[in-house]
Amino acid sequence: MNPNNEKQRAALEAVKEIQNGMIVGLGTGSTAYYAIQATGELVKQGLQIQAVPTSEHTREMAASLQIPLVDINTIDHIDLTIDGADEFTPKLELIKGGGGALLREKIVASMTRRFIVITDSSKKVDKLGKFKVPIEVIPFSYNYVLRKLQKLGGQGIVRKKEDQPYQTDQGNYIIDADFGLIEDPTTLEKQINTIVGVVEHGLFLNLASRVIMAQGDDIVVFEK
Ligand SMILES: O=C[C@H](O)[C@H](O)[C@H](O)COP(=O)(O)O
Repeated sequence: MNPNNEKQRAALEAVKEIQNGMIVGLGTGSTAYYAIQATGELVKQGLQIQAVPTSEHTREMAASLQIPLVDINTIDHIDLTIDGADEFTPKLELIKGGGGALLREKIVASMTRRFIVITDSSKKVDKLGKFKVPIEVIPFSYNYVLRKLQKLGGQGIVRKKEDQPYQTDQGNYIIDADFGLIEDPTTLEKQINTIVGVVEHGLFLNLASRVIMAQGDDIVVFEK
């Protein structure tokens, strides 16, 4: 099956969990796109929610669909978030940030009671690491971070867009770091967190409540 069909099927399954009155986190990327679209349809049909976007791109899409938005600084939790991932394991470990939205995504996921990840079947792995770990860094000192990552065994490169460093919604850079297959994501996460100049990274551990993966005509659910 076409991966886009799988993305849409996973998204349609996930939006069934949205209920009236919820504060809903809206993810970013080509899979989250289908969930935002379906949420917009539900709102059109009368569903009452408030939404928190995880990127400027998602904010624009949600606004164009008349999904009511709420300022994240005026709420103390998010009921449900639906977002994609670049990789996931059956233990619900994720790599995110391929689209550069990892910082706001991780903040939203951290405030969320039920974080649902939606994917096509190409995203499932036994161990994380085939997809390079996106790391958001302060532009001032990216070379220092690159050297520190190298000491941890990670070969990093600054992500580029049209020959210039790609800039996140916060104006930061992204380093895509290749650690090979990651045997111990928890230790790696701690090590990356100690590097000064790292704002956030795309290892999402202990955040997802459920992964909904579409595989052909089937829906496969992974839960803790
Ligand atoms: O920064 C982007 C996000 O983490 C996306 O959720 C992730 O990259 C997956 O994107 P897609 O659904 O387009 O594969």
